[in-house]
Amino acid sequence: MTATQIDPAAAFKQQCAVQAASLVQTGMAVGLGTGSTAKFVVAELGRRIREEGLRITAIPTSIVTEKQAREEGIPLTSFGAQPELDIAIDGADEIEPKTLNLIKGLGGALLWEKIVASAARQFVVVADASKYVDHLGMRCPLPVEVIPFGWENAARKLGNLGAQVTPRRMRDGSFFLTDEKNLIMDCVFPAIMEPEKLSHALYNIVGVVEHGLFLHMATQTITAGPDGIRVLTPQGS
Ligand SMILES: O=C(CO)[C@H](O)[C@H](O)COP(=O)(O)O
Repeated sequence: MTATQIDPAAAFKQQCAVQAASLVQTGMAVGLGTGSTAKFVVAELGRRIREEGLRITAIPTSIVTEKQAREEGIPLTSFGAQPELDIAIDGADEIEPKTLNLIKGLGGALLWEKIVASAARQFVVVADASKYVDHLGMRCPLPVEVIPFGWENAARKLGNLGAQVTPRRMRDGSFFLTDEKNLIMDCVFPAIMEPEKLSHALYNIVGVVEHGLFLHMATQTITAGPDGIRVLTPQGS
């Protein structure tokens, strides 16, 4: 079975990933995203290192991506050595096309992803075109990362904000743990019409470490779909 049969959007993911990876130049410090689209970016950067002599250093957004980067021969660095990144390239679960506000974190890597994106001068988002939404929260839950201690209390307070809250679990029923050994609460909100207000309310809940609203962070989105590749920057930028 080919990759495209397993994931019908795989070809689109690869197209936008290759275009985004072409923005990376020798000497850059690069944030490497997590997920099936970001995986194509990491593979393409590996190819460019091997075949074109590209020289970069990188910080991965998850243990999974770190493993792939090592396999691809991408030299890794740390925030100690490289507090600011030139570019970060990552996927998204939802994209609001006017603002380029995002929901991220269905892969559970949102905390490291947000740290890496916030350290980057350019944050480029790659996705297949199915990720566009009129407003956030339409096609997926909002992941919220909480520390395990007292998670039930944090979950209750998330519910008080209007969310239907489901702790994320593995197939065997155990809790899904992030790379920081935290839990993810998948929060379904009726509609997220005021994302900034919701973001503040989430940060005000004790025990919430981070949430998957990436607001005013993306400097560019590159999407691919049946109509081709589409590059967007935030409206008014
Ligand atoms: O935020 C993420 C992981 O935490 C991913 O970037 C997001 O889930 C998109 O993944 P994919 O490219 O597989 O659709």
